[in-house]
Amino acid sequence: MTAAPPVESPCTGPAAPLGAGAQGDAGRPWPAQRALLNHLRPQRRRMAAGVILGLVGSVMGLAQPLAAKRVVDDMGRGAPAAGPVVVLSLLVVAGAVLAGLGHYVLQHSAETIVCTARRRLTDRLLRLRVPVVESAEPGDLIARVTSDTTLLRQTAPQAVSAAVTGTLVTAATVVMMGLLDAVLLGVTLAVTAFVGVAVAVVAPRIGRATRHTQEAVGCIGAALERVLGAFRTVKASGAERREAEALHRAAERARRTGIRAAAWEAVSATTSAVVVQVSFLAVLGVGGARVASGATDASTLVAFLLYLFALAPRIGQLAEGVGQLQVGSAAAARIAQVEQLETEKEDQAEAPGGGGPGREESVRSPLSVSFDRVSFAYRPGLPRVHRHVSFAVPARGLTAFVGPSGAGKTTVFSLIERFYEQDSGRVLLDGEDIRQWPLTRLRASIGYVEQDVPVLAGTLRDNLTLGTPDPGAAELARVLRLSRLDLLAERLPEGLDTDVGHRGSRLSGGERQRVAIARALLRRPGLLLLDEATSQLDAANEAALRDTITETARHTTVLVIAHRLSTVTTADRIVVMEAGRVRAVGTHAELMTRDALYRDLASTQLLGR
Ligand SMILES: Nc1ncnc2c1ncn2[C@@H]1O[C@H](COP(=O)(O)OP(=O)(O)OP(=O)(O)O)[C@@H](O)[C@H]1O
Repeated sequence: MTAAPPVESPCTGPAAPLGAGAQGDAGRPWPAQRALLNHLRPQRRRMAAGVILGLVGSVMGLAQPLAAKRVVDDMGRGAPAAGPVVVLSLLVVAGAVLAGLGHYVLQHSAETIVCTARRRLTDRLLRLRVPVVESAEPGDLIARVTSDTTLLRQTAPQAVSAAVTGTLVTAATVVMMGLLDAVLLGVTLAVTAFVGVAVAVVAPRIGRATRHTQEAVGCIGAALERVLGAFRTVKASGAERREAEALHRAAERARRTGIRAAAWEAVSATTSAVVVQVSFLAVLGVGGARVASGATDASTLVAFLLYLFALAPRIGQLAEGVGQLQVGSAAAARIAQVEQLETEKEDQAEAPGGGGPGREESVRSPLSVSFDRVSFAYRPGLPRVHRHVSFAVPARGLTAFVGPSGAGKTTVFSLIERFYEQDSGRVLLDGEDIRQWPLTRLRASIGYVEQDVPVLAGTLRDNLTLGTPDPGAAELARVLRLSRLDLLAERLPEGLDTDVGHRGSRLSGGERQRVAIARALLRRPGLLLLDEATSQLDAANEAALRDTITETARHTTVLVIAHRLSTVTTADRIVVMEAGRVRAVGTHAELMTRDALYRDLASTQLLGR
């Protein structure tokens, strides 16, 4: 087992492993910025088109002061100014249209970048290893897919455009100003150098503050998921206020770090505004003196001042663009952390000789199962949950696992499903090590009803056909009958298309269990795993389902975990587990004579047989 070491979670202390895997880039400089570039690269052509359109619009803006100078000169000479006025008007309109078009093209690429990032992230999330997801905060993962990707849209293409356009236009403006009056340019540059210093100091701080804000947003998601995932329990425990306080704390942290980022952005904006004002006054003073002394003429000063006016927003835009790139980089770094979490490796399962025909094709014929000296701990450093567990179950028949709580029964199923990898020993399915089975084929061949019987939001039909998208009406009707859901389906207002609510909250516990059993039966699996699958059923339904399971066991292999021995006394074999070991295997009658723990379990459950 290769578990990621836990890393200090910003929400709950040492829990979430996010960031643990994000070491891939650690040795190389600017990892966050490179993560951002990875998102932008596929859209580089469209972004370049947007930037060029914006640039052409800006160049037209650049030509406007010259056209204005010409208008002033012509009017001063008493010459007709109609031509220059028309040119000036055209420049104004065309410049605005091209700038608008450039903005649209950039937004288009921004939406594509965000959509691609979201699709990649969701694909990645669904392929994560079970232990990775179980040790992460779901709310934080959701925040990374939703809020961090949104930040990419808000910042990336606009910021790149602002930085590129700002740099080029600033450079061109500076050249034009130099051509008009080198002395005045010297004055301007001396003052505006302060903006560069301010940006260098402020930009990394904006990035840091943004990362902390996004972490806090992730914590809000985690806290919300915790409350909404157990809403009734929170209410029944009267814990609303306590939980609200946790949410408020996370919100407050997001507010504080957001304000810190805003403060640094304000420092940057104020510096550039003050610098622009000061440079304007300095140019006005020095320029006025130069006009008075005849070193330059009034129209040159007017044109220079117009360039300075044009330069002012560019300087601000440049500073803002650099700040926004920091924001985008912080978001990209958080997204990259998810992309570096460990996923299930399908290729591992395709080792030579593995799995027989068809990677995804399920096996419907009954499968034998055996454990051969399996040892396992959930994480390095934790006590072992299985210690040399061995048993063999032939194809077909009903096998029950019993034993005290925590004995390791559910872990048997988790290892068969390869949610976890054993540390040593072998798990064999149909005589073959399950590591040789393609993962999709392995899971497609197994029907698994979990202890917590998860029912997903959506309709009853969605839930039933989750693993069998198109079962056919007759098969669906058969399984509904077998799982005693046919009457429920008739009773519901929209039949199978009735919405069952978040986590099946509109169904009873017993109905949820029957949905989970029906879902597993529909797959016609070669191996059926039922973990406490009938614990919430009433006596009539339980007896009926027990008959169904016994009948199913005639043509497939069925393993059940049962707390109530009364439900499994007729099983073909019973495996007794205790503290991670197999104590005994036999029929009910054999175990009653042979195994003291089994006898104890039987007597406490008043079987007395
Ligand atoms: N995801 C996990 N991470 C760490 N420890 C776990 C995890 N799941 C189970 N354990 C621990 O492993 C041990 C065996 O758990 P398992 O669920 O297999 O027991 P069980 O026999 O099925 O118990 P029960 O009858 O109560 O369901 C328990 O001590 C449990 O606390």
